Amino acid sequence: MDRYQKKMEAVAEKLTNLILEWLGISQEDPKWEVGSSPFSAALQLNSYPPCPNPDRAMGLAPHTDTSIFTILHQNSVSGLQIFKQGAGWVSVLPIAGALVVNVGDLLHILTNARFPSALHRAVLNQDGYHRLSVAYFYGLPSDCRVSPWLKLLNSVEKPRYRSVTVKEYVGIKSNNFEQALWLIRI
Ligand SMILES: O=C(O)CCC(=O)C(=O)O
Ligand SMILES: [Fe+2]
Repeated sequence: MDRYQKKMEAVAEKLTNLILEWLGISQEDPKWEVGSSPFSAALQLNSYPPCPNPDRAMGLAPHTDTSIFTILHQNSVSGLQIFKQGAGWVSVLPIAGALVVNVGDLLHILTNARFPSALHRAVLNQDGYHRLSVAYFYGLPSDCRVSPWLKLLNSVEKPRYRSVTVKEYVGIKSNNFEQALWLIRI
């Protein structure tokens, strides 16, 4: 597991650098908070056995992750769906050797909603296949404070979210599940 975690850590760092580059934020920038504070990561194994009545049960209810982003490794059984405006629930079919990256709420806040967090869920299947997924949540420690990156803001683009600690945000989300981002809007 340690080796797996180390590998995922390297992928997450690379991905973070690509996102920062794309946004025009240099890693040397002193306001670059994700890189300067130690990240915090967690692994979760999800197991969805075949279900006799998949229409009457849900594998994982719709949610967004409270991470910067989540790297998901799924076996060959489908079940993950993301909500796409205008299209509804869309299946993310497994591709051998490919990882899925879901943007989480922290990246949503840090990028002032340029990277909106992905609403997703896992549905069950009746085909007798067992679905497994491993989620690597790349996040920040609970005492870390997040707010939209200053580099992205200017006289036109104002911060959409107030500054919160991860702990505070988790608290808001646990009481107001779907509206946490809306509740910290400025
Ligand atoms: O099993 C999946 O595909 C989704 C897992 C997930 O969304 C999660 O662990 O947060
Ligand atoms: Fe998730």
